[in-house]
This record gives sequence, structure tokens and C-alpha cells, in this order.
Amino acid sequence: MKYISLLGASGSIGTQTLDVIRSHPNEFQLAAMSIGKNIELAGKIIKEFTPHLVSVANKEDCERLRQEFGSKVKFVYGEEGLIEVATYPKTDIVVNAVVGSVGLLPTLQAIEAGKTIALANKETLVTAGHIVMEAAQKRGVTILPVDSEHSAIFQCLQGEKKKNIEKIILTASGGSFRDKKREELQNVTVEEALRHPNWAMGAKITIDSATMMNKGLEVIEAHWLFHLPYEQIDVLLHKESIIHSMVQFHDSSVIAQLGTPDMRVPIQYALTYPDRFELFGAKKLNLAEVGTLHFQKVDFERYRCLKFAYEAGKAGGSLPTVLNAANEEAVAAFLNGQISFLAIEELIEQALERHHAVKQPTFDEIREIDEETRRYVKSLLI
Ligand SMILES: NC(=O)C1=CN([C@@H]2O[C@H](COP(=O)(O)OP(=O)(O)OC[C@H]3O[C@@H](n4cnc5c(N)ncnc54)[C@H](OP(=O)(O)O)[C@@H]3O)[C@@H](O)[C@H]2O)C=CC1
Ligand SMILES: CC(=O)[C@@H](O)[C@H](O)COP(=O)(O)O
Ligand SMILES: [Mn+2]
Repeated sequence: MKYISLLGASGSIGTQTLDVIRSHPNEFQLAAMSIGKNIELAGKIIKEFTPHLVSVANKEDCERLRQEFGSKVKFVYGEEGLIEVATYPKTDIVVNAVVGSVGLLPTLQAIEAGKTIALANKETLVTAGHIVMEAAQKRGVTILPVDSEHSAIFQCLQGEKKKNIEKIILTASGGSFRDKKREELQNVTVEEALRHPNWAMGAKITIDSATMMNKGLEVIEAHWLFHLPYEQIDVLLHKESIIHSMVQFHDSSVIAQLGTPDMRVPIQYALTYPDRFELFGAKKLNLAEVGTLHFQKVDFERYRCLKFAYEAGKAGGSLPTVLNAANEEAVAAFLNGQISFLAIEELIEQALERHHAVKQPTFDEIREIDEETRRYVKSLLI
């Protein structure tokens, strides 16, 4: 039996992780979980999975749940609550499926506690990759990728030597506006931006896919996970999201991982690794039915956020922290109807341009820069 702590249980990755746990009751048990504000769903999950420990975002919701469930479950809240879930003694694997850089501290604490990490929360590695990877290495902790592209690369690299890699190729769907030219993006709506062609995901990542910042964050995530320089990380447009990513080796052989778009595959792989279990209800890939796959070079002027991410990643230091924090605030402002779609990239560009980079930021410096960047972007909205 593997005991699981699930951070972000009420989200898109969180609920799909619960699907995986539900279908393998003899292998997995939900020991602890966190949700943000979705108390109604929290109640349902508690009744079905009976975790021992539950964290919510605020004190009021924590009190409400205590009254409803009594002392059968321990309820905690806020950042301390997230840390308690991430370090729960009985837990073997922490699935980090919260959205945003709020995932950083619980990840670091889980590493300190020696937990295996199944990481969906890409913002953690973008904002503080050097700290997270160093901590994991020192503590001998494994970080298993959940993001579909990184899981694909991880699967392609099983049994391979790093020295033989020519490059990795992250595939990108192009997001909701992949068929639109840049000049057609002036007046696009939130509703249109939230219609991803291939994946049903949380709101923030769906907007990131539309701006292609998602791919930018993934490039930085791949740099840290696979210890590769940015020159060995390529992005290729592939609108069907059937090839989840590929590795090209020096002998010119290319290994790809394919499948119908279903996040339960990489989630389950992280939980069963190095084994594989049956994935109940999965739609098996039938290439004869699919017929044709499409590929296209990325235009960095069309997708400026991807360019910013490569630049910030290569420059390193505190720039990825600024990129991430500015993006989180800009996307939230777009989702709230405060700014236009194209203003997202303008705000990020402004935040990056004014920042005086710190070379090897400490955890405290990252926190400070993250908060300061958010204040700056918010000040531009007024
Ligand atoms: N969805 C997908 O298919 C994929 C997602 N990812 C990555 O996985 C992560 C999660 O994405 P996704 O599941 O789509 O996101 P969702 O928005 O669907 O879910 C986010 C989860 O985080 C919780 N949460 C949000 N803010 C806070 C906070 N301040 N404190 C504590 N909990 C919080 C939410 O709680 P509540 O809703 O209760 O408020 C929810 O449980 C992201 O980093 C994303 O980039 C990567 C690959 C694919
Ligand atoms: C499912 C997943 O991993 C997402 O990150 C997905 O990659 C989004 O698709 P695009 O960013 O390629 O549009
Ligand atoms: Mn992805």
C-alpha cells in the first residue's frame, strides 16, 4: 500500500489523481489532502476517501469542516496546513497539484521530510528550480514528473544515458488560439481563451496554453528536471497532442511517447513508477483512426511569452521568479476581466525589463522578489 498526500485535491489534476486512487484501492490510500476554497467538494472527498488530515485555505472553512466532521479527521489551514499535509508522517508520495508558486514551500518541506514527490505544480521549479533540485539531491529524494510532456521525456529516457541525448523536443498544441494570427487576438474573450482544443484543465494553465507561457514554463521545468541546457530543449507545434514529447539521440534515433490526451496516464505512471497498472476507462490510441499528425515550427513573435521564458531561463538567477510571478498576476487579471489577452505579455515584459537580477537567489530572496513583482504588476492595473 502506498500512502498519498494530495495537495490541490479539488483541482483538475487533484480530481484525476483521486480517480487513479479510486481505481486501485489495494495499492493506494489517500492519507492527507489539501484543497483551497472548494469546501463542498472537500466534504464529498472526505466522505469517500476518509483521509486522516485535511488542509483548507482559510480558518473559517477549517472551523466549518471541524464542526461537520468532528474529531475523525484533523483539519488545518493556510500555508502551515499545506506543509503539514506535505510532511504527513505516514505518507510515501506527495502529489503536488496546487496551482502557482504557493506550491514551493510545501515541496521543499516534503523533500526535507524525505517524501517522494509527484510534481504537477510546474511553477515550483520555474520559480526556484536550483533550490528544489539541490535539496532533492542532498536529501536523496526522487521528483517524478506529472506534467504530460515531462512524463513523456522521463518515459523515453528509461534505460538511456544522458550523455547520448542530442535534444529533447517538447510538443505544444498551440492552445485555444492556435489558428488565429496575432492581429486577431486583440479582442478575444476569457470564454474563448478557456476553450483548450485537447485538454480540460484548470483556468490558469488553460490561459498559459493560449499565450504559450505554459510551454515556456515547461522549457524551464525540463531544464531542471533533466539537467539539460536550454540549447538542448526544443519546442514543436503539434496540434493533436498525441505525441506528448520526444527525445532525439546523437545516433539520430528519436524516441517519442504517444497516447490519447488523458492526464491520468502521467499521474498514474508517477504513482506506479517503475511499474505500470491498467488504466481503467482509458481510450486506447488508434493511429489508423487518427490518420494524420501535424507538426509546425514555432514562431517566437507570434508566441512572445515563449520567447520571454527562454530568455529568462537562459539568463537564470531571479528572472524566472519574475517571469512566473508576473505571469500569475497577469493571468489572474485577465481572468477577472481587468485586462485584455495581449496585455498579459505586455505586463510580463515590463516586469522583466525593470528587474535587477540576483544571481543565485536564496529562498527568502525568491519570496521577496515574487511578492515585489506581484505588487508591481498589480500597480500597473490601476
Ligand atoms: N490540469 C492539467 O491537466 C495540468 C496541470 N498541470 C499543472 O498542475 C498544477 C495544477 O493545475 P490544475 O489542476 O489545472 O489547477 P486547478 O486550478 O484545477 O486546481 C488548483 C488546485 O490548487 C488549489 N489552490 C489554488 N490556490 C491555492 C492556494 N493559494 N492555497 C492552497 N490551495 C490552492 C485549488 O483549490 P480550490 O479550487 O479548492 O480553491 C485546487 O485544488 C498547475 O501547476 C498546472 O500548471 C500540469 C499539467 C497538466
Ligand atoms: C496536459 C498538459 O501537460 C498541459 O501542460 C498541456 O501540455 C497543455 O497543452 P499545450 O500547452 O501544449 O497547449
Ligand atoms: Mn504540459
